[in-house]
Amino acid sequence: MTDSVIQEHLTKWYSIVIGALLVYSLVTFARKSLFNRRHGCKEPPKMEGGIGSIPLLLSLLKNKSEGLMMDMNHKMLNSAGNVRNFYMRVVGVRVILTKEPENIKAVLATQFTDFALGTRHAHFKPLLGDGIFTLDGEGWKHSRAMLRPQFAREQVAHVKALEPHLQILAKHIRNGRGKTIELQELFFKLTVDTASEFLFGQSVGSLHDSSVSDQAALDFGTSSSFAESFNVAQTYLASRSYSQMFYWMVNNKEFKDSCNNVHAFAKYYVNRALNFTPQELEEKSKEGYVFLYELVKQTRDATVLQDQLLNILVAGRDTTAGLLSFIFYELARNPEIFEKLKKEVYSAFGSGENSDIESITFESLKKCEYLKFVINEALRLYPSVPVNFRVATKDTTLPTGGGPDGKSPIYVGKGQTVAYQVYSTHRLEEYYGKDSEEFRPERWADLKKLGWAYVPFNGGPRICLGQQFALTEASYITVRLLQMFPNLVSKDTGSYPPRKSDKLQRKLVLR
Ligand code: HEM
Repeated sequence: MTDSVIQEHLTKWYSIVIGALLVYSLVTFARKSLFNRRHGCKEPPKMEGGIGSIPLLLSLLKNKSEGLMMDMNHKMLNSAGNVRNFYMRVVGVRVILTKEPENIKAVLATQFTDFALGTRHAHFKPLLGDGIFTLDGEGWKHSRAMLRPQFAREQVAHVKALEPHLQILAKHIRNGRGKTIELQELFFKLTVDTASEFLFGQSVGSLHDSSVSDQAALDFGTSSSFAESFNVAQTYLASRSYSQMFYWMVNNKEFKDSCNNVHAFAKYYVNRALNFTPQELEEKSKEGYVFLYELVKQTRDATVLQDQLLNILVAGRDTTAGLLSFIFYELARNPEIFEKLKKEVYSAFGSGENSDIESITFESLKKCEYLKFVINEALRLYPSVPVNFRVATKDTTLPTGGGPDGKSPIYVGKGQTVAYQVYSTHRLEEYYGKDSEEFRPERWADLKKLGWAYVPFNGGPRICLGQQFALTEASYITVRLLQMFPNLVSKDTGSYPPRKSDKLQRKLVLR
């Protein structure tokens, strides 16, 4: 080739693009090598997923649709003996998968500012706007400072508000006497009813239907239209999340209509609260704690109020319903655990006609040790958020898991994802013993110093704000159901461990 021909090719667009890519790759490689040397980083084992990891992704999706995804992920993380960290390349992008408590601690706490939520805001924005669950940085800090005081103990301690909802739930169960009852469905209705009342001051009353002949008296629209739209919108959010960078393609009319319905409901109650006089607000507050009424004392911005309330509804609803479902699933499979729990509940609060409902309080529930063990165990084996993600905001490291001995730090490049799988962390034999896959609440009597090996509510600055609210609700509902219904038989015909589905992004529920 003559000089002039070479020169002609060098000035063509494709040569410039190839040259730029080459320079970019070399600079990235050099930067990474330098960083690795400085921090002593070594690679963890690579998880082979076929070309671009596409075969692996396809099999994950298949398993997801069959409710087996978490168990398959868990098997993958267990396949190499003691290895607790892997990396894989998904369409060229490096993703690190970990179940190592030290690495989870780094991502969530000690290196908190090195990581962010990534694309969650874009995925969830059409329904949730800008709120605590979707924002990073200053926006999140501001949201957290504004909302945290509302979750103080006194606010979440009001178990009395749960009783009317429990009574309607009990009616459904009594109506189904002699038949098989799908408890999970009822728990989902219960938690949207209790959460909407706590947040907006009015329950959406989705448990009320003609079968219990107790129609909800809603100011706004019908109960079913809100609950249904909320469910539909959440399903779309999950699909947007799984579609990652192609999330914008999941944006059809049904999704938009559902978001509009949910927003119309929220707007109605937000505007109503904004129109109350200070005296009216004071009067209303005396009737019982309502999140919205307290929040309007801090901000008069209708959009902020709407977005934050919907963020909390999404964070708290499926998670608590999932927990209740797994508690009763395991109680039904384990009659001896059910009997032992009943004994504790009956001796503390009575049973049947002799139930002492007044004595069931935030404080007295905390004293029921075996109940606490049962709930801890359900959240251990079935954490409501079984796998979660963070994206690096700069070149950084995970403290351990690299190299042949798994002890060196791991490099995490800016923009790379760390997926932490609490589902597997909660089954580590080192912490939970050889029977870590079994549902055995008694283990909690002996477990010590779990640290970051037990994180159902996350940890660090973004730790769940609703933890006490959720534990109180799950405890109260469990106690009351045991008092009212002393018999529980599993009619589940599926295999064990149960199949699970991710309803919203990462929320685990029985399938
Ligand atoms: C069993 C029930 C629950 C579990 C297991 C649970 C678990 C979690 C987890 C793991 C996170 C962290 C998510 C992340 O950072 O990516 C979280 C965040 C959050 N949860 Fe919960 N949650 C439960 C119930 C609730 C309830 C009932 C509420 C409110 C009424 C609530 C409010 C929140 C809020 C506001 C956040 C965001 C905190 C922040 O980013 O600063 N959660 N929850």
